[in-house]
Amino acid sequence: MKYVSTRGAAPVLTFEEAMMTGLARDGGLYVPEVIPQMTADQIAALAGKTYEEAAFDVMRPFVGDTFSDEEFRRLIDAAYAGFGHAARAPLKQLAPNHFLLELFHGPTLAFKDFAMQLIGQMFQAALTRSGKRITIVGATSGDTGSAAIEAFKGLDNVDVFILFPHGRVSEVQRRQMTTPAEANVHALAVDGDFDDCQAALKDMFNDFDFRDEVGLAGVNSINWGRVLAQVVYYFTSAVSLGAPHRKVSFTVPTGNFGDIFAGYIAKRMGLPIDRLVIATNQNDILHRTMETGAQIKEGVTPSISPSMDIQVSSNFERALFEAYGRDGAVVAAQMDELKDKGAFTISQGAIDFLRDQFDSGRASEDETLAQIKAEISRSGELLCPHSAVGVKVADEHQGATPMITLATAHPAKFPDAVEQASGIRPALPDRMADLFDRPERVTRVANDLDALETLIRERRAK
Ligand SMILES: Cc1ncc(COP(=O)(O)O)c(C=O)c1O
Ligand SMILES: N[C@@H](CCOP(=O)(O)O)C(=O)O
Repeated sequence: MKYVSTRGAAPVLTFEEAMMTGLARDGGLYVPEVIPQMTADQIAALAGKTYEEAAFDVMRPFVGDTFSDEEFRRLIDAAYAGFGHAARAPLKQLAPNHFLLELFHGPTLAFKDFAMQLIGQMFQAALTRSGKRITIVGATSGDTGSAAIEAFKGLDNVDVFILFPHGRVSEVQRRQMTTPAEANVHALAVDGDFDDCQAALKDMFNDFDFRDEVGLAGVNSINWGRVLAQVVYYFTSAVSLGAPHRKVSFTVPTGNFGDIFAGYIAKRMGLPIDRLVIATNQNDILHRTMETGAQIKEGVTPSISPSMDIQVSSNFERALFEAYGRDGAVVAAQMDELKDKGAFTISQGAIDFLRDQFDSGRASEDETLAQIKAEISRSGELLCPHSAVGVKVADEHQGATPMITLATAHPAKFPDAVEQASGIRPALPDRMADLFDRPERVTRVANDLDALETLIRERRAK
């Protein structure tokens, strides 16, 4: 299995190389050269398997010879052993034909744990073999950061630097990132928004001297391994509702487009998905793009679903690559336009392709609050604001096909918004009960590439 860049001008890599490389050297994102297929019989055979067994079957064709079957099974088992639910990703029913896929039973209470726990295992295996030391830099709007810290804290061949937008994550999210005591964890509060953090990260990857000097590695969804691990729960949830004999649809609260792109991959692999619905909050650039065919960047407005406060949606590039028939030069030109002018127009053929694959909708702040409240009466479920955005948009797209909405975070990560909406203040699990008593360790930094690179050079262990 080989991986190619969405901008068409970087070396073709193996799974292990793509995973350890992060951003391609031409600025693009790695994708599989060929998307493996699963037959209807192979999909049907997932029924009754554990999450771990299904994960092995779905992901195995993507990893090539990076891991033996035995090693890959062991890494998957270790990744999900710490989850707080036997099913890992349980389904609940909200309404007769509408289901909620709970993705928040991992150690940091958000869907990021599904991929990050596995990446942590895969990185450790690869680093043990190579004897290398790396510097992971991650950009977060709140959830990727704590998931990465949880997966890599305390490892002696890794430093983890997390850039988060100062004052724009929930207090629980911030404390999850600033309270770990391990010396290899560095939380950096950047004076800017998430887009600034992600742009700085990509600039670091494009600064080859810095990249090579510190052994830069990425665990954002820039990394193909992140997207791959998220493909699995589309299969397990669809099969539990009758796939491949019955089609299902998914609605996905979306920001950086990684999670819904995983759904697109599942569909391309052969899973009978009817509709994939993009759900955005008031930072609705993706919904506007789907409606108008032009992607026009505006400022980010802070919302009660802060993890989706994103305007430059990294993985949309992977979707564009598909929409343009895998023409890397066209994708590179459009991404340059976005960077230089803050906007680009998608060709008619490409937007037709995207509209064929994806529907979209948005939820305002008031609609999100109202959905949290209404859901308690309808099904008794307490939703986090991101999941509420998803459920609201899903209800608007409900057809005859069963709809699965991804519940991407635990409500206790956003207690203020949930309490404002419902009057209920969700409690953190017991193992995190002292989160507000733990001392914080964080460095405030300017949104300045030189300053960030200098700090990382100085702080990382040599
Ligand atoms: C809770 C939550 N929901 C939804 C999203 C959006 O996911 P994606 O960026 O993969 O579109 C994020 C951030 O990624 C998140 O943390
Ligand atoms: N919402 C994310 C933003 C980063 O997304 P990623 O999937 O590319 O890591 C977050 O919570 O940090």
